[in-house]
Amino acid sequence: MILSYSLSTLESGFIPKFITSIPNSQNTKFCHTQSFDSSKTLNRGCQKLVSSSFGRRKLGGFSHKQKIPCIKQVNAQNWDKFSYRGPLKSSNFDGNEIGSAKMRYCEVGHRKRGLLSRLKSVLSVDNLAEIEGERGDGRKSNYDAIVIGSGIGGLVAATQLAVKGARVLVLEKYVIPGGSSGYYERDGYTFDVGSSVMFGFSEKGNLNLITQALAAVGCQMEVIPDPTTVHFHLPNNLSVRVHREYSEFITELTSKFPHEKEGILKFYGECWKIFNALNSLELKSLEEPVYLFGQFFQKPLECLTLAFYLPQNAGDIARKYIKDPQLLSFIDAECFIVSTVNALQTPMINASMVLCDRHFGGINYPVGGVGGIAMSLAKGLIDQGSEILYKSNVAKILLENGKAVGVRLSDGREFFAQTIISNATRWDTFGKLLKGENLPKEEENFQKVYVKAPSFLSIHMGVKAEVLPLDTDCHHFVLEDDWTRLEEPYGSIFLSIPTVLDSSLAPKERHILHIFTTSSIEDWEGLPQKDYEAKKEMIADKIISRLEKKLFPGLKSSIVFKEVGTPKTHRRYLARDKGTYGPMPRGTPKGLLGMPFNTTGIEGLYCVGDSCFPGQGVIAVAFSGVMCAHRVAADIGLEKKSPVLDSALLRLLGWLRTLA
Ligand SMILES: NC(=O)c1ccc[n+]([C@@H]2O[C@H](COP(=O)([O-])OP(=O)(O)OC[C@H]3O[C@@H](n4cnc5c(N)ncnc54)[C@H](O)[C@@H]3O)[C@@H](O)[C@H]2O)c1
Ligand SMILES: CC(C)=CCC/C(C)=C/C=C/C(C)=C/C=C/C(C)=C/C=C/C=C(C)/C=C/C=C(C)/C=C/C=C(\C)CCC=C(C)C
Repeated sequence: MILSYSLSTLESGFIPKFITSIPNSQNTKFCHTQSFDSSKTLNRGCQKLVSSSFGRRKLGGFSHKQKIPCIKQVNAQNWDKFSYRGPLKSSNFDGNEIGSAKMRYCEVGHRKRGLLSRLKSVLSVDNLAEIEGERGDGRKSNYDAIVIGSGIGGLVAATQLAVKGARVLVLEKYVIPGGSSGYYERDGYTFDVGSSVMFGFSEKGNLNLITQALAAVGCQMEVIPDPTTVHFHLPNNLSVRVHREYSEFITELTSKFPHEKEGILKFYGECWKIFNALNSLELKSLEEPVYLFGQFFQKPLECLTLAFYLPQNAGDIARKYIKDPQLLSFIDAECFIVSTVNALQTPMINASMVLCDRHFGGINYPVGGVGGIAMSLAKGLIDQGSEILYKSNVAKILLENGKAVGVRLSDGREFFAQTIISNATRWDTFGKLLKGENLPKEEENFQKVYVKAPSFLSIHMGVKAEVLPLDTDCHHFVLEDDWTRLEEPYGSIFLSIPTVLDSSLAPKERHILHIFTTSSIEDWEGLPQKDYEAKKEMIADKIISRLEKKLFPGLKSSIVFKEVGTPKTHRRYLARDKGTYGPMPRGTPKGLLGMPFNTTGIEGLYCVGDSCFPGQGVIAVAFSGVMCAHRVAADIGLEKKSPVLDSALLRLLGWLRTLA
């Protein structure tokens, strides 16, 4: 700690005064093996300097009253090297106290508040654990960031921050990480809680955010390429396979709609234009002006392309080129899968991202199941010296003078940090965790533009393998007779059979069928337990009968395991208000314009996950995590920041959102 003050001081030109004020040996500035008491002379020297150079501002989240950690073997020689303005290397320090893997983020630069974090990242894990600060009021404030929830959004934000040198605490209500990308095991089956369709999980380009998030913490997962993203079974017996190869998909679609070949090529071609622009950028926080203007400078055409499409929706663009109502309905179904709304309400940037990534990097399934992604990220987080606590239900975000400073759990424990990041939905964050506080204007606007999408009824089944034809695809979307039922509850059926790709997920000669369909919580509330159970059985039976009729004759008699979840189950296990799948536009949105980023109307509080830009989807929340970590890192001094440009950009973005 003292070291971090000293570093800041060194950079501020206070070196001689500070060094002489330290009652220590000439050669070794700090060689304490005991914690220092804040009342000691040494600390008073620090206080003086801190006050004189930065007023009473806290540095790195610690006030001047904190305990001094023991930092061994930082001697005069390597101490001097701290003032060296260049990358810190382990060779700048004496051997055994120094971590090595995190070096690349350790730049001694002009930012003062991040020095502690950068320093921590070059110290050994033991030392890191010893760095224990106290806030001015005596409460512990150990962390640079607390993340509420370990969905993919929260985990990506946490791990990205950790590798930048921040000390992060993730608090998860459930017993394992992942949220809707978690898993559970029953009777020898490993079930994905939610979707098994993984975008952004390839080796190619800049948009493989899942691969990149894992790699950042030294993890890599073996994946199995999925040859077909989805097999559509639609009204009028329209059957379309979305092949991994773009040309095969286009050949198949144009064979069904030969008169619309030109329109098809133009619509999907426009998607590629956007995808290529996205794929050319380095993806970081669009709320951070130094980065944003830098990207505009480096890739003006691509950024202008994205700015042009930002307020547009896929349905409008499809209608420019396509007239056939059935083909337009097909595009609706393509969009519905990823946004739970039709194409006219789906932002063009989001549509382009998924309609192209499936062919560019392809859909890849992680060996062992989707749950492995979150487990790996959680492990990576701990490897970086940060922490995750399970069974830790955050009941309240604590504010002090309007700033978020900590959280209180339902069991009464309290934790404090410089910044709080909520991976709960915005409805839960502002409606529950900040209950009683005035809803910030920004959130009011968000709730005007977006409503909670319905939840899901999900059926996890184990079936005898022989019921599936040998060439069965992994993912199916079924809407048999009537296009108008696309968005209705229980209208469309999603079906994933991950064992087609990874047979290790089920016992021998068994397959997993994960079936889900939209359903609202209102349908399930207020029922006596017996009626609730009976209703689950009845609705599940109808859905399974439809699949039996359309896809797999004999399905019912092949079932060996079945578990049905309702929106209440989603609410309970994922802590999502009404079990919602995520936000969806109340009316016709202006593309992505109205979607808030990560900062909130409350200082020190950030949101991450699907109620942030760019919305629902694992890859989307991963991007939101990357953006959030960048913005938070800038605010705590781990990344470049320009306060003047910051406030101008944040005001501009706030104003743009009011136009949505
Ligand atoms: N249903 C599906 O089919 C499915 C499947 C996989 C992924 N997804 C996608 O994942 C997205 C959501 O990802 P995400 O990262 O935004 O969130 P998430 O809902 O997946 O995870 C949020 C996590 O926060 C935890 N949490 C919430 N409130 C908490 C509290 N007060 N205290 C402690 N922990 C708390 C939850 O337990 C959960 O683990 C969805 O938009 C969806 O697109 C959906
Ligand atoms: C700021 C301003 C104003 C301006 C500027 C301009 C610019 C530069 C811009 C930029 C932008 C950007 C970068 C953007 C980005 C974006 C992104 C990345 C996006 C993404 C998205 C994604 C998505 C949406 C996804 C989704 C997905 C999903 C949801 C999925 C799902 C799935 C499922 C459900 C499954 C199905 C199944 C079956 C079929 C079975």
